[in-house]
Amino acid sequence: MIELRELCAGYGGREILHRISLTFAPGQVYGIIGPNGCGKSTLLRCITGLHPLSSGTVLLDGADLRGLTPIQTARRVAYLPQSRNVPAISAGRLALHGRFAHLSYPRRYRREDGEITRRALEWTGAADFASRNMQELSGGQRQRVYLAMALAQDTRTILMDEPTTYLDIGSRFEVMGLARRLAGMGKAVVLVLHDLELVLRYADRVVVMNGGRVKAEGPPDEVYPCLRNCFGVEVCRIPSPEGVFYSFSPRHDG
Ligand SMILES: Nc1ncnc2c1ncn2[C@@H]1O[C@H](COP(=O)(O)OP(=O)(O)OP(=O)(O)O)[C@@H](O)[C@H]1O
Repeated sequence: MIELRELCAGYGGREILHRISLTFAPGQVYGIIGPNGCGKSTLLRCITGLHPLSSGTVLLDGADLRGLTPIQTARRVAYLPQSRNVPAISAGRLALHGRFAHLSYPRRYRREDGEITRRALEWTGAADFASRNMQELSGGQRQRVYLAMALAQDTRTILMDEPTTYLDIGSRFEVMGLARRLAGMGKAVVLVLHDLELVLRYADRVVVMNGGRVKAEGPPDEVYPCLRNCFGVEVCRIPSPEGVFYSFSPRHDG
């Protein structure tokens, strides 16, 4: 569970995030959307303690982020950043790194860390290529390994910054399906995404940001009207027997 209260942050004295108050509750998938540069990645970095707040509060499972060490933070929240260097190690070894926050001195991996990681790799469908080098894997395969690493970290909240970028449509659906299953396990899953159709289809709740502020927060059905102004596009809601779909087109008055 994550609670943000009046969070403000910026760069070099320029405020980028303005009084953000949000809750990310267990068992839910949250999609954070908003135009380029509106502050989505900065927000995730603030939540994980990688970027300082200028004011406000972040509570991770009830504990104030300011009083937590990086290891204590990593036991509460897993974070998959937007750009990742692909290390020249095996997929299994990378996923094992998710256990790092749970090691006590002298920080050697124990049998149970291997076991937890193995289960995480199986769960994300990455076990078959666990022995292969990360640099040899496709984007979709790598994403499964990163998800396994996040799962092995065994946190109540998982934050992912654009996890579907560069993935083909089938792999996108698979990653979103995995996010839904993580929520089904009782985790809070927070995704920053540019693919609005995917967000509206898979997220339980959508956070719409613009200019460093939260413009709307709620179920897709409630927030979709505000996307017109936020992104300058027409939004069409299409009910069907398979569920509700949304399609986007250029503004009629544009
Ligand atoms: N290291 C930095 N130093 C100064 N300004 C920065 C830095 N990183 C980001 N910014 C600025 O902060 C604002 C928010 O950036 P951020 O990356 O959080 O936005 P975003 O919504 O994630 O964007 P995108 O959708 O393009 O990934 C932008 O104006 C950006 O130029």
